[in-house]
Parts: sequence; C-alpha cells; structure tokens
Amino acid sequence: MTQIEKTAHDDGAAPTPTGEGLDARLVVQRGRFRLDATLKAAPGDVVALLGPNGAGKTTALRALAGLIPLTEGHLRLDGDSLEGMPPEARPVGVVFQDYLLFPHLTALDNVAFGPRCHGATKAESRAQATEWLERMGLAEHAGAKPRRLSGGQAQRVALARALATHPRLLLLDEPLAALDARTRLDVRAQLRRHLADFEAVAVLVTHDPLDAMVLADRLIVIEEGRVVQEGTPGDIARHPRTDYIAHLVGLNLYPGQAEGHTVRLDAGPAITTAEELTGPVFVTFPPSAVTLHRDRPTGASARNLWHCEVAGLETHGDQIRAALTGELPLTADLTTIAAAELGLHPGAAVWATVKAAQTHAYPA
Ligand SMILES: Nc1ncnc2c1ncn2[C@@H]1O[C@H](COP(=O)(O)OP(=O)(O)OP(=O)(O)O)[C@@H](O)[C@H]1O
Repeated sequence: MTQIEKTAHDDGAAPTPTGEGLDARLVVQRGRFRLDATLKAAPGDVVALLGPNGAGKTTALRALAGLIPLTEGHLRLDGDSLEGMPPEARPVGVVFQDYLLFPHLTALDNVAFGPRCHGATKAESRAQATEWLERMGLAEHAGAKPRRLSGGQAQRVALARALATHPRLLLLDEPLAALDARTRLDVRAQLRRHLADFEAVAVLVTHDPLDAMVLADRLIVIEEGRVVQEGTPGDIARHPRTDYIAHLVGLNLYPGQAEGHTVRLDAGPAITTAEELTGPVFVTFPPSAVTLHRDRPTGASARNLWHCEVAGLETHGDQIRAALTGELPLTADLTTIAAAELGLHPGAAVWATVKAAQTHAYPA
C-alpha cells in the first residue's frame, strides 16, 4: 500500500507546551444555530476561519472578542482565561469589516484611541499612533479624517489602531471585503507583510479562499457550526474532505471504497486511480483532467469512461466549464473551440474520460 502523507486534519498547530497562544473551544447557541469549534494557535500563527455564509465564522470571532458569551467551552490566551472578561479588558485587537473608524477624528486620533483606551496618556497615545502610522506608510495622512482616506488607507488605519494596543490576539473580520478588486490586490499584499511581522496570534474570518490562502499559515474550515477540516493551505487544496472545500479549490471530489487501484465510488461507478489503497478514501481530479467525446471512445486507455449529460455551461476564465450529470456528476473544463466542435448544449449526451494518472486518492 502506498504510504500516504499525513492528512491535513492531523496537522493542526497547537499552542506551545508553555501554554502560549490561543486555546479555545467555542460553543455558542444562537437560536437554533450552534457553533462548536475548537481553535488552537501558537504565537505568530495567522489562522483563517473559512466557510460558507452562515457557517458561524463571525459568531466565532465575536465570541473571541467577548462580544457574545460562550454557552460552553473555554477560551484561554497565553494561559489566561478570558471568559467573563469584558471586551475592552481583553488583550484583543479587532479590525471590523467596515473598519468602524470614528468619522470626526483624524487618522492619528483614531489610532491613538486604541492605546488611550488601554490606559496610555494622551501624549503617549499620540506618540505611539504616529509611530504606527509611519510603519503603515500613512505618515502623511495622519491629519486626514476617514472620509478623505481610500479604502486601503482606512483599512491600514484600522489595523494600526488594533495593533497599537499590542494585542495578544488580533481578530480581522473579512479584512478585504470592503475594497474593490484592484485595491484588494495591493492591500492583500501589504496586509500579508504586516501579519507576518505580528508576533502574537492572528485570526481572520473570510469566505474568500484566495484571501485565506494568501494571508494565513493555517486554515480552519467551518461548515454549519463545526470544524470540518484544518491544515495548511497546501494540505487543504490537495486533500479536500468536503464538497464545499472541493468546490473552493476547483476539484471534483468523490468518497468511495478502495481496493488496489480501483475505487468503488459512493456515487455509483468505479474509478481507476494512480494510488493503490484499501478502505475508505476520497478521490479527486481537476476539471481540466476530463476529456469529453461525442461518441464512445474506443481503445484500452480510457478505463475511466462515463456516459453523461450536459446540465449547464459557463465561461470560466478563457475556458468553458461544463457541469455534467449522469453516471458520474462532474465538472469539466474545455476550450471554447472544443465546446463548439462537440456541439455542447444543455441536454447534450457526451462521454467523459479521465486518465488514472490525473486522479488523486487519499484515505478518508
Ligand atoms: N443574533 C442571532 N440570533 C440567532 N441566530 C443568529 C444570530 N446571529 C446570527 N445567527 C445565526 O447564526 C448562524 C451563523 O452566523 P454567522 O454570522 O456566524 O455566520 P458566518 O459564517 O459569519 O456567515 P457570513 O459569511 O454570511 O457572515 C447563522 O445561521 C445565523 O442565522
């Protein structure tokens, strides 16, 4: 049997043996919704909570900030329990999605507000704020009110305000969501640098896989209030374990039972895989690995051959992405020319093939 590399869910970083970092089990009951998520992170870790709408990401962040109480569980930071501690007393900095800058205060005073609330004198707070604005490349905007700042600048002021309190936990709620696509690219790169310099634990919430993959060392994927997978971005992209994650990283994913190079998929047919495994597995292949044919192909090479029907077509970059139903539901990418030559349209019958070498199987 092939030795499979360690799967992502075994790989979560934990707080250091001295108890430094974040150690939390967040249980929050909100009406019928229940969040039950264990989060652990060592100082210097940047962790992204990723998940679909309504998964419970914001609930988790608000529980960490102390804005909603835990129903059960625990919340420790560097060995100290934060439960019952009011939000303003926690060594936690928060950057909210819309930044929540005070409109009537200058950038400098917005940043100085952080240390001031944590007991610094007015002069100290302003000195620290000046230093932070310089670090963020915003020195010349110190006197500007928020309405005169671009989205990216406002984001950095909000980040400076959070960092100026020297938090032991930094929370960022959809940090790039308020920005347009162009600004987002620059701000994402800057934020990545600032987070890399940050020595305590940072937790960010996003439903954008690109933000998560670029900004975080480790992803915790939450669905319906539960952690469904965690690991490095690379682990998650290579070994998705749910349909949501497979869709995010653009792979076809099937659970099944392996016996040697053959996997009997729960979805019905069997698939021949490159890896030789036994027992419950996941099989993935990218949409680009699928070849479509109008007529049943002959020849021995196409052992993974399924009769399908086109359910839908959409443009995907410079390709056409076809959603197929039938013997095996799958997505396939093909060039516009190939789609035209095949006469693809919703309802068209096609044969789909995938080479075993382009599949990837790993234990479930
Ligand atoms: N005040 C509330 N009372 C009851 N249920 C709530 C309350 N706020 C949120 N919920 C429910 O909690 C669940 C999780 O919501 P949450 O905002 O944490 O999800 P999310 O993952 O952050 O989603 P999104 O990406 O859409 O922001 C949802 O089902 C939501 O309807």
